[in-house]
Amino acid sequence: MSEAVPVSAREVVGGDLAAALDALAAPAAPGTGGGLPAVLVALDFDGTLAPLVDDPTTSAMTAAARAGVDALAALPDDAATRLALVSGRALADLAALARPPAGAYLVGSHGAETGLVLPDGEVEAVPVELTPQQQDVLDRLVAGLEEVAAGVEGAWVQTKPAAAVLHTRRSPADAAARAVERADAVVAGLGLRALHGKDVVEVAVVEADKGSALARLRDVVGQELAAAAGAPPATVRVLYAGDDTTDEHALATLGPGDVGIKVGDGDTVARLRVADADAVGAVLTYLAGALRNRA
Ligand SMILES: O=P(O)(O)OC[C@H]1O[C@H](O[C@H]2O[C@H](CO)[C@@H](O)[C@H](O)[C@H]2O)[C@H](O)[C@@H](O)[C@@H]1O
Repeated sequence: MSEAVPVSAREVVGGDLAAALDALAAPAAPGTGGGLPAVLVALDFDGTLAPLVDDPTTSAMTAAARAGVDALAALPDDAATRLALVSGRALADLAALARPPAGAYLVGSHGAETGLVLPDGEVEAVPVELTPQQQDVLDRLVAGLEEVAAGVEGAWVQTKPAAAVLHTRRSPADAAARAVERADAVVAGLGLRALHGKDVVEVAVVEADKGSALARLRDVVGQELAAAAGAPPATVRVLYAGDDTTDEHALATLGPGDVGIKVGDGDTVARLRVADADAVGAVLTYLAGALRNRA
């Protein structure tokens, strides 16, 4: 492995994980005719780069996660690597809290919003636009969830451009369970679909999930690098890391050349697992070292 990989990253990243990261960064196998495969590093934010906290307005990457993200962002162009943050957060919220590096793709609201961080740090965003009917459904959804939250200790409702979220992290367990049941009834009454995340019931009025978002992102990266190289679209290998049930949609799209990492406990389709945001940071730093040496 590269001399550029810091010792701490080597210590956290061992065995199967190191082998998977080395393979992700490796050139195409001899005789396959391909050039250097592109690598898309797509990362969830809350619970993956930023530890979960009671107040979502205070979320921040750990120092190790930030170092890993910055190491990837500093790779030279010929490392053919792109970084993306793929979050359930509203895009503006994600950009403000994650402070993503220039060149990063942003996916907000589980895919309903997309953006790109420009060299000056501004975000070029494709905002979500609701029809009058969708706005009406969203208004009724927010009202319904507010009514549920009003009767439950610690519960509150977060609104986003195309979704509303019932938060129960601060509620006693039995009250939270009743609130989730009542929220599900509100959602069913409106003909919508709930995503059940960590202490959240999240409901969008547009179709969006991280699996479809990641598939689109893979295509966009392939096209972008092909245009830059004046060559046919490159093969794009993906590393995806996430902690929540909503990340399983993205992990489920991965193929044999990709790397899926579950962060923390819980069922997953991912082959690999790390403990927390600091470990994710070590993975990213290790991977950046491997990618720096492929260019
Ligand atoms: O896709 P993500 O980046 O993981 O965003 C998913 C949701 O994250 C936020 O909620 C979660 O983090 C909060 C802060 O740590 C925590 O209080 C909450 O219990 C978690 O579910 C965010 O508030 C949601 O809007 C996102 O959809």
